[in-house]
Amino acid sequence: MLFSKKWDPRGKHCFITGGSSGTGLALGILLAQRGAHVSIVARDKTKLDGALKKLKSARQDPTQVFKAYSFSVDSEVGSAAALKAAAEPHGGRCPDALFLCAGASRPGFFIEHTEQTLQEGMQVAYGAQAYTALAGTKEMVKQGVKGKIVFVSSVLGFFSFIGYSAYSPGKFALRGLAESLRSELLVYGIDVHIAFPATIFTPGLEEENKVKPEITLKIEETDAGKHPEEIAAGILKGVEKGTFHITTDILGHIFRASTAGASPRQNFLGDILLSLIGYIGIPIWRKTVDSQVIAYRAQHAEYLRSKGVPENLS
Ligand SMILES: NC(=O)C1=CN([C@@H]2O[C@H](COP(=O)(O)OP(=O)(O)OC[C@H]3O[C@@H](n4cnc5c(N)ncnc54)[C@H](OP(=O)(O)O)[C@@H]3O)[C@@H](O)[C@H]2O)C=CC1
Ligand SMILES: CCCCCCCCCCCCCCCC(=O)[C@@H](N)CO
Repeated sequence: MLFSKKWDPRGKHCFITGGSSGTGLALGILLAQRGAHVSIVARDKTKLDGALKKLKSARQDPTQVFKAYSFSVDSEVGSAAALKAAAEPHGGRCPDALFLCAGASRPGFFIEHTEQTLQEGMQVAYGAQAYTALAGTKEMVKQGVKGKIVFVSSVLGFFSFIGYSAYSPGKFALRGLAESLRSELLVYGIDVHIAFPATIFTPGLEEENKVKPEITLKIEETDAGKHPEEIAAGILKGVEKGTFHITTDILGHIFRASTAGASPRQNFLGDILLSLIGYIGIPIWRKTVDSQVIAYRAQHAEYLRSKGVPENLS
């Protein structure tokens, strides 16, 4: 490990779902600056066009290929079609690295969810990355490409709290998938990584904040947040070094070390220190949050009355 060579994106084909906005776009620009060929995938064509211009202005070398594709990746069929389209300008060869950034969060209270909105939450948090990993792995194995698969979970894939019942389960599920694949894809020499960022200032965050319960926003106040460029740099650094659980801020580092389970650790002594901080700090934090939630009961009762809930629950 000590002398192993770092992964270098130069000349590699990087395929980024959710590459038209936020973290995915920042990763695309960074990879373009690092000399990679970049294919971005998302649904909205206008946003894709704008993003493609940004990739092109980050060009380092005239041979770099930048492309944008409109597909929904929340099915295996959609993901396979996106991968096939992206492979075409590269002689049909599947991408070397899949950065799975597609995802979204619609926070809200559990009793206001329906079976359908819970399924949609799973689909966008888990399905939109799992099915691309599935289609991508099949293609890599078929073609004998020893590629990389990078999932983007969230610190909410390590822990959760009020408001995230439709989102956290999918982000936890990604952790389970990544852990299973890290082991299984060793058979093919395919590397698996998963990132757990905390708050990122992106268009997606602005959207979710429009429907985020006040109490959820209040609990999140302790997290200062980061810009997508910083998160993208953290993710790429982790991928270059071969890190499995990539965390990009102190909150992530603490929860990573505290919940490592069977996943590979990074820095033996550093992780012991981080676990110790978590062992003491996390229960204190949780008690504070529990008190906040209990203190919020009266306001919540008022909120429910104003909405005609629980009488009018669908
Ligand atoms: N922002 C935050 O605070 C945090 C975000 N995350 C995670 O990071 C990832 C990126 O989020 P963020 O940086 O905020 O980016 P944005 O929310 O700004 O962008 C999301 C991107 O995903 C695309 N996308 C969503 N659904 C699909 C789909 N079904 N098929 C194809 N593309 C899709 C969107 O394009 P379009 O809608 O046009 O398809 C867009 O390009 C997400 O997985 C998110 O859950 C994790 C922690 C914190
Ligand atoms: C010693 C232990 C201290 C613990 C402090 C905990 C602070 C809580 C901050 C909550 C951050 C939530 C980020 C959500 C990111 C996300 O995924 C959403 N934006 C959805 O996209």
